[in-house]
Amino acid sequence: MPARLLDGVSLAASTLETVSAEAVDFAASTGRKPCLATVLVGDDPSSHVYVRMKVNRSRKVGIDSRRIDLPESTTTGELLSVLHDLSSDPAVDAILLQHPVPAHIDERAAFEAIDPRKDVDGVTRTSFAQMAFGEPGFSSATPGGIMRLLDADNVQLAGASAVVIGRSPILGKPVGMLLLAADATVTLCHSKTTDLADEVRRADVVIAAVGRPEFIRGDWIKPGAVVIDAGYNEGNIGDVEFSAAAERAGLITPVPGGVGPMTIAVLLDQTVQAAKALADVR
Ligand SMILES: Nc1nc(=O)c2c([nH]1)NC[C@@H]1CN(c3ccc(C(=O)N[C@@H](CCC(=O)O)C(=O)O)cc3)C=[N+]21
Repeated sequence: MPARLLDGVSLAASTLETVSAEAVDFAASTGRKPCLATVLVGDDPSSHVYVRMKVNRSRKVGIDSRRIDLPESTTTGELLSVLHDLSSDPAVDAILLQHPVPAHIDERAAFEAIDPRKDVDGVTRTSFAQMAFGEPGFSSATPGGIMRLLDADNVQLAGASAVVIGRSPILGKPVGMLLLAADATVTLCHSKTTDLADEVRRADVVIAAVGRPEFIRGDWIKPGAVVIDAGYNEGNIGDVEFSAAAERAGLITPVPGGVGPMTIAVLLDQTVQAAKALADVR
């Protein structure tokens, strides 16, 4: 396997050490811990697993969580009301609405009900525009994690051809904006793309964000390319055909142990930053 591995576990661990120290400082100066509210609608088992991981990791680094689980039958209006209440609750610093919500709910309206100052998962229009314009603000968690992984290995993005496969509101679209802000030449591919293999063959940096196990074939990868697998599928299978891709890539993220741990690290880092900004603590 010629490719080197991009290790998300160790980068997440070092990120979380800093986050934990900052959470301790915050508690010392305010008398309370930063607080992340998680909102989950419906009973998708893997969504429950992800939320539990976020809550457990929060506790480990000294962040309180408030977990709100709502039934599948929740209406858009009811969800908006929960999110408005959390947005105005001074005891809550940060809000995560787990994606996807059931199809009958207007997810965009729900994301917009989050106060941008508490949008630590980077899902509001405000955060999206900040990512697009390269302004400071909260990144979407997985895209932010991907950018930190690339940065930690000094991957050159300026002028690189970056191909993103997938255009979801929490992953493909925002990571496209972050890559553009970093001066990559960005191609966003999706279900209507006519020749995906051909797009991927040109890519110096491949971001797989489809949600289909091993959808990206190893022999599409340009020799030496950087391959980021942001797929989370049943049984921890990535979106990339890993062993074949690793034969050709220069750098590749494993699944598990790549993007996933960094997603949570960014979420909790941004939670502490939100708490500090709201409390005006430096
Ligand atoms: N609003 C919103 N924001 C999200 O960030 C979000 C979401 N909705 N919906 C679902 C996806 C999924 N997601 C993961 C986070 C961590 C791992 C993770 O840490 N995975 C471990 C494996 C964990 C295991 O062992 O099962 C790894 O890749 O090493 C995976 C998936 C965040 N998501």
